Amino acid sequence: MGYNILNNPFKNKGTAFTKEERKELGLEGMLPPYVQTLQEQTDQAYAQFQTKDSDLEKRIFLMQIFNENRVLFYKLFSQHVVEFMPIVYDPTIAETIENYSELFVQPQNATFLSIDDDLDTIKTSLKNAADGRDIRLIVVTDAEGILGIGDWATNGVDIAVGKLMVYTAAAGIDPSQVLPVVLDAGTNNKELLNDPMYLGNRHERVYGEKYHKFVDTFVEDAEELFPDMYLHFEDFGRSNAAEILNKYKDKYTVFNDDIQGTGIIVLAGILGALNISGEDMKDQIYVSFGAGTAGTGIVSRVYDEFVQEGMDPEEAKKHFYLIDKQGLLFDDDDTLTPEQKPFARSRDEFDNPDELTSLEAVVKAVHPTILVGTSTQPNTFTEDIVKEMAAHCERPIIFPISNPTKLAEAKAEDLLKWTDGKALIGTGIPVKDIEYNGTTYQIGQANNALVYPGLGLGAIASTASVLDDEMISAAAHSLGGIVDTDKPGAAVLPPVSKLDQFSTTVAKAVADSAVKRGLTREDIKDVDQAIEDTKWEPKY
Ligand SMILES: NC(=O)c1ccc[n+]([C@@H]2O[C@H](COP(=O)([O-])OP(=O)(O)OC[C@H]3O[C@@H](n4cnc5c(N)ncnc54)[C@H](O)[C@@H]3O)[C@@H](O)[C@H]2O)c1
Ligand SMILES: O=C(O)C[C@H](O)C(=O)O
Ligand SMILES: [Mn+2]
Repeated sequence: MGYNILNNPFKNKGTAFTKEERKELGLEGMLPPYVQTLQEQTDQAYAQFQTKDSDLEKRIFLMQIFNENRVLFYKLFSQHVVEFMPIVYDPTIAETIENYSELFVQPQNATFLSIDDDLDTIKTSLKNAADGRDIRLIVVTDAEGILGIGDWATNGVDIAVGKLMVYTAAAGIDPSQVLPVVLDAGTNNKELLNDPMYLGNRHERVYGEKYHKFVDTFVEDAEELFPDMYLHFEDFGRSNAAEILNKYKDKYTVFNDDIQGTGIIVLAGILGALNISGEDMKDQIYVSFGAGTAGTGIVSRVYDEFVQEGMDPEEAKKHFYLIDKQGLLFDDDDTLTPEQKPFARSRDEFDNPDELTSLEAVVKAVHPTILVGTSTQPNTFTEDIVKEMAAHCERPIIFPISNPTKLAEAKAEDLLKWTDGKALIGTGIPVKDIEYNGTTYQIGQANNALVYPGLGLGAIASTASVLDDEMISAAAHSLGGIVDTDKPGAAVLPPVSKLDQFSTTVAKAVADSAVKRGLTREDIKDVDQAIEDTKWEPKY
């Protein structure tokens, strides 16, 4: 019996089990005699953490603690949020995904579903992994588009595990109520298919009817088993992500992080930038470099903001220029995705439409005030392009947000240098403060991790039956007012050090919106109380 408890990360306290507990649980003689407090365990673990040289080693060490003792892991995480975020999450997580099979030690309570198994095994698998726990939150990925690093199939389970870690650290979601799920539908990644150590299915990725049946069965089974659950989709491929979200968004409480989470954080960053510059939304011209899942998700959110502010919908569309591999997207292109189509431009609008095949040409032609990069193409916001943009607007808003670090369209430091400190910047990964010309610039992190935990907390606490556009818009607006915008070098978004605080702010905005419009399963009388009651704290 004692052995089972020491091996259950939801129950294990390790050296913190008291003498009485050791007796009661059959742990006598199984631990060293001294009984540690949680803080002593935390200090000891942090000291060990500090002896690790590389970020990857640090992450592996933290995962060991996570695997053994969730309370200790989250206590440690909560005391070092700013330091741990880039280790536990993006960018270091990319390295562990690429090397998942080589680094594998244990399955971390995830559910591994395979398209090669009978569909009726899905329910059993979910039940097995949940092991009787009351699951309120699932992060599911099919890993076709992990960050910007491509198709990693089973290895992608790490993104589900990692996103859930951030949910708990940032918003206090009870770690025993979460379930990471990976859907292995094969992979088009040759490197994986040829890797003798690869732990996933060794065949090409399956699309079409069989794939959709697989996803649909998972969704329906998960909803049946866990009816109070909030379902977060992560890093699905461009051809499936929006389709799956649209299928379920009016039926269940579902969320696509890359489409909706990224839309919220970038809109919040733009609102923050406009607060600093004192400019109006209606005067902005927006260029999206990379019009895939995230790019079009953001455009749709920012477009809704124009319309909400009173602009005519057709007029609002004219403020957007989408660029993908082929260049500026035109309406005569039959390869456009359904999400790109509404924003495609007409060739008649330009004297030189056939020349608009590069970012540089488009920036020259349309003079954007906002440039967002979701292209996965590193260093594509060049000095020439950025200077050209800055020549036509006072405070260019530039968000190179492709992840991980090696894929970012530009570095914050260069953007400041090229614009003489004028650029209002958001990055995907954390960036240290930058000294430039006597001013300390703080750089906002435009990563959906700053909003999805609060969004989930708000939806779970309020028992929201769906997550709709009004709740999403409320979340984007709730992040304003936290940064002192009068300070020179102020960031466009609040700092990660306040993550727990503004997760609560986001949660309140979302829960209020759901409760006010009667979109909750239960009758919630007091939103603040419901949020407090939902939050879990790491303690024994
Ligand atoms: N910071 C954040 O919170 C956040 C959130 C989501 C996605 N992202 C990042 O955004 C990037 C894209 O993610 P996604 O989910 O949209 O992927 P995606 O594959 O759906 O979209 C990428 C798009 O870029 C296009 N593209 C490729 N090469 C190009 C080029 N040379 N010029 C112009 N466009 C090009 C692709 O055709 C595709 O449409 C990733 O690096 C991801 O990490 C960041
Ligand atoms: O995972 C991240 O860091 C953000 C985002 O969801 C991405 O896909 O890049
Ligand atoms: Mn993602």
